[in-house]
Amino acid sequence: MEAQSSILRLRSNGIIPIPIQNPKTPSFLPQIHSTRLVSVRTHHSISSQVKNSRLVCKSRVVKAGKSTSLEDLEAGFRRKKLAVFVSGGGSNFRSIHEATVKGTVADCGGADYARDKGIPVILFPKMKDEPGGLSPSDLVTALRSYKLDFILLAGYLKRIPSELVQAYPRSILNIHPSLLPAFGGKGYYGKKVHKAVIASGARYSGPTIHFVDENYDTGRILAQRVVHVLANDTAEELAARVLYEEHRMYVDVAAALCEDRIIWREDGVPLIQSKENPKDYR
Ligand SMILES: Nc1nc2c(c(=O)[nH]1)N[C@@H](CN(C=O)c1ccc(C(=O)N[C@@H](CCC(=O)O)C(=O)O)cc1)CN2
Ligand SMILES: NCC(=O)N[C@@H]1O[C@H](COP(=O)([O-])[O-])[C@@H](O)[C@H]1O
Repeated sequence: MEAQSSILRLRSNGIIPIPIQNPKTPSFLPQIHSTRLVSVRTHHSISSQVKNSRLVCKSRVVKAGKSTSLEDLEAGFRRKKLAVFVSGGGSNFRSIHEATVKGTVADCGGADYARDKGIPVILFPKMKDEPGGLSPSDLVTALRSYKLDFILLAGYLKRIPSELVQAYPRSILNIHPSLLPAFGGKGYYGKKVHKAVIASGARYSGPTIHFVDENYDTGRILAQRVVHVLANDTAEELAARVLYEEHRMYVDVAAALCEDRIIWREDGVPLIQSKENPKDYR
C-alpha cells in the first residue's frame, strides 16, 4: 500500500485512517473510541488497519455541580479513545478489541490481527535498521493528534520514554505477568518471568495491571489476579493460566477506564469502582 502523506479526515464512522508507512516496515495506530482502536508497535511487529468496532466504551460527562446515577451517566458518557502498544503476539490487544466488537468494551501478531481488522499502525521506536519509526517527540505529537484518553501497553517490550510518560500522566497502563513488585523490572518479560517464578518456589503468581512511570514495572498498581503455581508446572503451563487471567482482567480494566470508574485514593493508590455496586472499590 502506498504510504499516504497525511492523516485523512475523521470519517463519519469514527475511524481515523492512519497512513500505512512503507509496507516493508509498516506501522498502525488503531484507536478504540467507541468505534476506533489505536495501537503502536515496536520494530518487531508489522502493520495493519482496523475497521469500525462497535465499542460500548464511554466516559462520564458529569454536568458541573450535578452528580448523576450510573444510568444517567450511561446516557451522557463521552466516548473514550484508547491506544494499545504491542510488540509480540498481541493476544491482550485482540481480547480488548474483541470485547469492543462484542460491545462489552469499548506484527508482530498483534499487528497482523489489527491489519485483518482494518487498523492502521505506527512504528515506534525509530530503529537504525528500520526507517519510518517515530522519535519519542514525534510519537507524542502523533498521539496528541488523536486526542487519546488512555494508552494501554499489551506485551510491549520497549521502555516508554519520559516524554510520553510526562505527556500522559495517570493515563498509561501496562500489564505484567507476575504479582508486582515481585519478578518485575529490566529483564523480566515474557517467559523469563514465569521461569523465575517457578524457580523461586513461589506458590502463587498472576497478572498485574499498573500505571506506567519512567521505570519498568514500578508504577502504581491498579489490579491483580491470583493464579496457583503447581508443583510440576512448566513455564508454558503457568504462562497459559496467567495469560487467561490477563485477558479477562485487561478487558475489565478497559471498561472501568471508559466508564470513569478509576478513583485515586488520597495516598495515591488507584482503585476500581464496582459497576454493580458503586459503593464498592477494589
Ligand atoms: N517507562 C516504562 N516503560 C515500560 C514499562 C514500564 O513499566 N515503564 N513496562 C514495560 C513492559 N514490561 C513489563 O511489564 C517490560 C518489558 C521489557 C523489559 C525488558 O527488560 N526489556 C529489554 C529489551 C527487550 C527487547 O527489546 O526485546 C531491555 O530493556 O533490556 C522489562 C519489562 C514496557 N515499557
Ligand atoms: N513485562 C512485559 C511482559 O512480559 N508482558 C507479557 O507479554 C505476554 C505477551 O502478551 P501479548 O500476547 O498480549 O502480546 C503477556 O503475558 C504479557 O503479560
